[in-house]
Amino acid sequence: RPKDDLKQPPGPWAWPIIGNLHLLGTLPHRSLQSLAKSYGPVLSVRLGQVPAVVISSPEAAEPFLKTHDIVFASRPKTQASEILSYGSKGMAFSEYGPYWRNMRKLCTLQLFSASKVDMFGPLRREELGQLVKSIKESAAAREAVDLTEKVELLVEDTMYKMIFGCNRDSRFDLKGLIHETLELVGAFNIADFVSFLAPLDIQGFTRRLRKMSKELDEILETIIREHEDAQQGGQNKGHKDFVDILLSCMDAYDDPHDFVIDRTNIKAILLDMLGGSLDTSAAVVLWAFPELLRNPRVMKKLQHELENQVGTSKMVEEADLPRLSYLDMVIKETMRLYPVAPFLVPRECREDITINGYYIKKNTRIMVNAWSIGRDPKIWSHNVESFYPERFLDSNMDYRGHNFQFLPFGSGRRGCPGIQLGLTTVKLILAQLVHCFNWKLPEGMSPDKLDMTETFGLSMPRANHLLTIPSCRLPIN
Ligand code: HEM
Repeated sequence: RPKDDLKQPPGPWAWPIIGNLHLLGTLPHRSLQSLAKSYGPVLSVRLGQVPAVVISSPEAAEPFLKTHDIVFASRPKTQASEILSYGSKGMAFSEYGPYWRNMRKLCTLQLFSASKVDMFGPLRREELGQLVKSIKESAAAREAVDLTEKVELLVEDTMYKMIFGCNRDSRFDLKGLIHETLELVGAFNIADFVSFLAPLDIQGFTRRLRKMSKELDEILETIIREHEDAQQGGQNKGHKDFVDILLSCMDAYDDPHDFVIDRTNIKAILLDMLGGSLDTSAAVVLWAFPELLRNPRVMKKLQHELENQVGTSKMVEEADLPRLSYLDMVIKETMRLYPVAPFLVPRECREDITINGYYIKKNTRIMVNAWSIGRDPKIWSHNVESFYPERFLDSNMDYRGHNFQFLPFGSGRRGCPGIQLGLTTVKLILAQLVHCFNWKLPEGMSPDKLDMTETFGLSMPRANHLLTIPSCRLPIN
């Protein structure tokens, strides 16, 4: 049969140039959830000239993420990844092939191994200690804390030290730049979908991407140069940060017939690390927190677990985390309702394939609507909108995407390699804040009126800052 006669997944009628782009709105995960209700869990849409399939159920996701994972293990080339990642020279946005495989192997071994995550434990502890100290001062003064600001800065400081080996540099606003980067990488950029409109830069994205890329490149160049100077000067910092590790890989992987890593690769990988670690971990804590304020029962139960398992005479440590099973359920429930990446990171189909009777063309973009799967009453029962961590009690659902109803870190070959680092960071921060302090909302604000709106990008942070008043719980210094 000619390919055009083969059955495509159902979807709305598409306009000639824009296709269905106009249907996405400002919160595409919600718009595409509504469309999937009419057309089904394997939905065809046309984004300008680019065919896309949106997956909205666990049964529909399994063949894409497991059975045929290798066919969908590529990423689409986009203007953002080309401009920001020096022509897709990092890992997160590069196409599937030997280059990505080598890069992923290198990063998994050198940056994400359990021993590397453990190596930076004392650093996380120190940074969190500083935060607790500053919140204690606010508690003594009975003043409200901007928790969004505090948690974002804490994550930035910790990751900054781990990646660059030094204190956050007041010369640069890296957090602001990464925030904007994720917004643009996640945005639907007309230039990616209607190629002849690209030169017009209607949304102004190309201009913003070039400006950001230049600023980020200058920062990374400065930091790498400072590391090279320190190495040449024979300075010994005690332990290696990510830049040192990657610079040493430059010599180790210098085989022209095999896999070479150069300065541009290092910069692109560092950007992946910053993009992967800053907004993601902070967003989970900042979605969990207001849910705890809105659900005092859950807050109390979590504090109770911490009292029982950790006691009141010491702070929570990373070694305590495996025993904190209710904390684990609270984090899972947060990630179900507020997946950090509502569409994961987009995939691209590498060859023509037929799945469950539907023909999917090579280069089709695949978007898994993890947000919609997390809010489907058929999967999670009628109380799907309630924050109810106990739903994970006695379930075998893990974080690695083996169960396709819960995909916080994606799944398969392209699943998140930073999962252990991300989870340790998120659990430690939330546990510490809840263990050390009681929290209430400022005068006149009631928990059920808390603003829970989201913004859309590659990650999905809260739209507004969270202000809360702490009071000390523990009799420790
Ligand atoms: C709570 C924290 C985090 C969450 C929720 C998260 C979530 C995700 C998701 C959903 C994906 C896409 C997976 C897919 O396509 O199947 C991803 C990919 C990725 N993440 Fe994370 N992530 C987190 C933390 C981190 C950290 C700390 C790093 C690095 C320091 C990181 C680095 C990456 C990279 C490099 C990729 C791309 C992998 C590839 O394309 O091969 N992530 N992450």
